[in-house]
Amino acid sequence: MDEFGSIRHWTNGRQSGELLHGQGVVLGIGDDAAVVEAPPGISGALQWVLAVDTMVESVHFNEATMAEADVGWKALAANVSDIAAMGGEPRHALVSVSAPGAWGPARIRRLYDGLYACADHYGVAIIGGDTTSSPAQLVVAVTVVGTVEAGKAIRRSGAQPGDAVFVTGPVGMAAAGLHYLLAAAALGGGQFVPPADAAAAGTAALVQAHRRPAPSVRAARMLAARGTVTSLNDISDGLSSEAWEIADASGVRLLLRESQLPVSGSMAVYARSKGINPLEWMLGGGEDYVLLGTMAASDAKAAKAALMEAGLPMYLIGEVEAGPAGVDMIAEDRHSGHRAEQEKRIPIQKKGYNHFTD
Ligand SMILES: Nc1ncnc2c1ncn2[C@@H]1O[C@H](COP(=O)(O)OP(=O)(O)O)[C@@H](O)[C@H]1O
Ligand SMILES: Cc1ncc(C[n+]2csc(CCOP(=O)(O)OP(=O)(O)O)c2C)c(N)n1
Ligand SMILES: [Mg+2]
Ligand SMILES: [Mg+2]
Ligand SMILES: [Mg+2]
Repeated sequence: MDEFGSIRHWTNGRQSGELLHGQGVVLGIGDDAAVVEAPPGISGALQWVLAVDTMVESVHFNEATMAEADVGWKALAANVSDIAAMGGEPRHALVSVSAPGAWGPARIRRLYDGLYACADHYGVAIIGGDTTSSPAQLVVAVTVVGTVEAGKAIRRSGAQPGDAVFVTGPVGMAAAGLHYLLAAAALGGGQFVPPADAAAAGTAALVQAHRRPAPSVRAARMLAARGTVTSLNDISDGLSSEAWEIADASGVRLLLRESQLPVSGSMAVYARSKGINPLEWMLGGGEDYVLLGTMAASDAKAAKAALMEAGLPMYLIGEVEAGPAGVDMIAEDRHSGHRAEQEKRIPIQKKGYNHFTD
């Protein structure tokens, strides 16, 4: 059973709707974050948005790929990204750390340097957590608490035929950064040894994308306020996997245009230098922590202009069509330089990071 099948197997339909309703649950398991009614004393105009994400040494990072502070930054950023993916505002965080002997106080303190840097950047208050020992590897789990205007959380399930498909940043850079860091570590016998050649120049941005993702909170808040966004998902497992999640949840087909996908020049140059098709990382690499969404086509250009005005990127990358649920891509016509007379439509598999494989 794969990761998503396992979650369904453990949880599907195991609590009564009555209990969930009684506890104010608006949206439970199955989206980027849960949504819960705020007690009337807090503010009837808001709902809580709650999510947890975990980072495990050797699975999400190792000594060669991330410094301690990077682990702290990314552990919180991954959570902040899930709140953004609901259109919410991140506010509080609880941090659970399970540390083996190799992670002494000085290293954990540096992890917290990164956590606090990310927390300060996004205006999140770290309000508690938990600490245990661990037999071998570091585990850090962050729970984030945010808010959203009542009834306005943006789910994965609202995409409508005719909507425009967008992303809020380039994809594939984090995967390229990971490839570069692992390759450099292989050269250095486990330690990161920066190659001294010219090709290394363009890789700084890739390494930064892998180590210090910058979730699209401002973009999400601006987009959510327009009231025209119909679905939203953050890209942790890969563009194709997240597009499938929207397609499945909404019962629609997402049509992506290869020529419109935001390619980072340094990512494409690095990929080709390794004989890898950049599209592989763009569709299946993951850890981009930008947003993929759909919105009313009539507002898409104005939304893009408004974000651009605020210095925030937004790329219109395709359209939503009526089902059956799935994802297609119109392949770029590299030879003629302009649109081929017969567009080449390729079905895109749900290929991304999966913690358990079948
Ligand atoms: N062990 C678990 N128990 C209960 N719910 C879970 C568990 N693992 C994941 N979920 C829920 O399943 C959904 C999908 O999780 P995940 O794929 O990790 O989301 P994301 O990629 O947005 O972080 C989310 O709603 C999450 O809260
Ligand atoms: C050492 C190392 N190997 C592999 C990866 C790649 N990787 C690990 S987890 C992951 C996907 C994102 O993490 P996940 O726990 O699935 O986050 P979520 O979907 O819950 O937000 C990827 C691409 C990595 N970051 N570091
Ligand atoms: Mg998510
Ligand atoms: Mg998760
Ligand atoms: Mg995942």
